[in-house]
Amino acid sequence: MDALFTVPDARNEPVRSYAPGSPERASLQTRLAELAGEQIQLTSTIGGEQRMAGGEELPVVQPHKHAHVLGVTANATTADARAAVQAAKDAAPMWRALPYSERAAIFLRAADLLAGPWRDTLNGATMLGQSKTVQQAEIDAACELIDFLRYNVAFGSQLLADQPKSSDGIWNRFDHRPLEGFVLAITPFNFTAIGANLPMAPALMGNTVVWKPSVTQQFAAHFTMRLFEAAGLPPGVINMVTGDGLAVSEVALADPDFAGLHFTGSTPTFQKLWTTIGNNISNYRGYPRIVGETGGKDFIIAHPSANAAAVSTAIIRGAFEYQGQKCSAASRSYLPRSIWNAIKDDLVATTEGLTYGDVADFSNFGGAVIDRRAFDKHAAVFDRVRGASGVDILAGGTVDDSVGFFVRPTLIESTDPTHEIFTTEYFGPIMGVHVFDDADFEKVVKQAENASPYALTGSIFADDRRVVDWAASELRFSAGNFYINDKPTGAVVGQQPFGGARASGTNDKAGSWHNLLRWMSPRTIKETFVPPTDHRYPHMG
Ligand SMILES: NC(=O)c1ccc[n+]([C@@H]2O[C@H](COP(=O)([O-])OP(=O)(O)OC[C@H]3O[C@@H](n4cnc5c(N)ncnc54)[C@H](O)[C@@H]3O)[C@@H](O)[C@H]2O)c1
Ligand SMILES: N[C@@H](CCC=O)C(=O)O
Repeated sequence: MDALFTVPDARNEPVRSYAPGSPERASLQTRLAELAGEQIQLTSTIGGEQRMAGGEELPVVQPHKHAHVLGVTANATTADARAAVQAAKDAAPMWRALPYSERAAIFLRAADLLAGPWRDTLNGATMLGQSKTVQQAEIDAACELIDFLRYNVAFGSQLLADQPKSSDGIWNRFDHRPLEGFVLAITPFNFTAIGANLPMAPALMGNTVVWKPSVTQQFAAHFTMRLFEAAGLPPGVINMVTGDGLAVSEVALADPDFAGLHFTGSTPTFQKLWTTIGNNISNYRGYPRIVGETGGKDFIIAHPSANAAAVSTAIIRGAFEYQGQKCSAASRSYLPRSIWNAIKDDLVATTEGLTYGDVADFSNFGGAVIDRRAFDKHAAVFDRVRGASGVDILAGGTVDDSVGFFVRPTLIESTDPTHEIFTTEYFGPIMGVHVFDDADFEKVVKQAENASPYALTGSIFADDRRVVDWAASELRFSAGNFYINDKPTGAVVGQQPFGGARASGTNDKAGSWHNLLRWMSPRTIKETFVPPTDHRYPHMG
């Protein structure tokens, strides 16, 4: 076909309520029972072929019911990793030759399949495998992923339309090439949408990919791969390898054709991978693109002019939804004494009343933390801070792993704003609270500005407009996503492009054109219609 196609306008997928008696609730409950009722093999997919990786077998369990094994996966060996890299290289000429409109059609089709017949499967797998409530699964595995698919297609199309100027007698063009080589996508446990977006964004722009999901997200990742196949993704374009990733990074980052890393996860892992890439730099054909979105220590700061009830609700939702396991989750709050006096009793009581349990019971507010490692880390935090001077556990502070990896939503107050509860990312339902005299607002904002190494998300609550203006300016580099009178979580694709700087990442804004740009390597073409035939210039006489 020969035409300049326009792609459909992107729109955000409406969030379904799953209210009692709704048809979507009944349908999801049926699928949840089916998914929980079978144990499946969580294979790698290399060159379109599903096969168990050759390394150690790993059970994938329900975090809120850890005796329940959903499936078994395995660590990829170096042989598996080499096969995945080779499959990506083999598929590259076919994939990059396919017009953008054809590649886009596959991902638009995936969006519509997910909005329709695949919705229950991805939502259900995310609930069971990652311990998300129905609300948290719906905004992630259905809506955010559908939005990534549709908005990336629209943004990619805008980028391709960008062409240079041409003066008389010549025609200048951009050939928006993919990178020369393959992209390695390494994804975290906490968002099914991020798991899918990281391989999909480079693939849309014509790259082929090796994708290494997190073991604890492998259940939903397995179905994501099936969704891409159902939408018509050719074999070898995205090659999913399972397990801890050690062999994958060892092989892929040493390969001369390694062209880019698309990573989301913790800061230490990203820094380790970046160091390996640096050490290998002279072995590569080109300079690999490195995109990484990493940790956070996200803040809520209130001014005495703030609406106290709004601050309290933002703390509950921002810190305790999905058990605090969003990179954007609020984990430190700075509250003037006047606001604190107004909200303290209710905030503590509400926190104590939040129900964490089996996510298949739709009445629960939350589930469990992701695994034993996270559970032990949180238990150790409580052991460390309990009884420390100037530190008070106001709510929660307890754990229970008898059935699932449960950590109670916790409020910890400290008089010392340099205490580890204000600087360290725990990635769980723990909120540090620092209460200050109303008159010290500016001093506290200046301290909070760089109290932690991260700069991902943060909120200011104030009704005084001069304060909003001052704080937004003072905190300009403390958060890549900054909120005024709202919680710092829940960024929506196309509306609040997401990412942070400092130790929080390269700030390439997932789901926006900024990110897609990193997976392109434009070639400039100049064509002269009537080339000169005499080398002499007029000044030569
Ligand atoms: N900024 C963002 O947009 C964003 C979004 C989601 C999560 N996060 C961050 O992610 C972290 C939580 O996710 P996590 O616990 O899955 O992170 P993690 O760093 O433990 O793991 C991330 C991925 O890296 C893999 N990995 C680890 N070491 C590896 C190695 N040597 N070689 C290859 N792969 C390796 C893991 O298996 C996993 O797939 C938090 O720090 C959170 O803030 C950030
Ligand atoms: N869209 C998400 C980003 C999550 C990162 O883990 C949010 O803003 O809550």
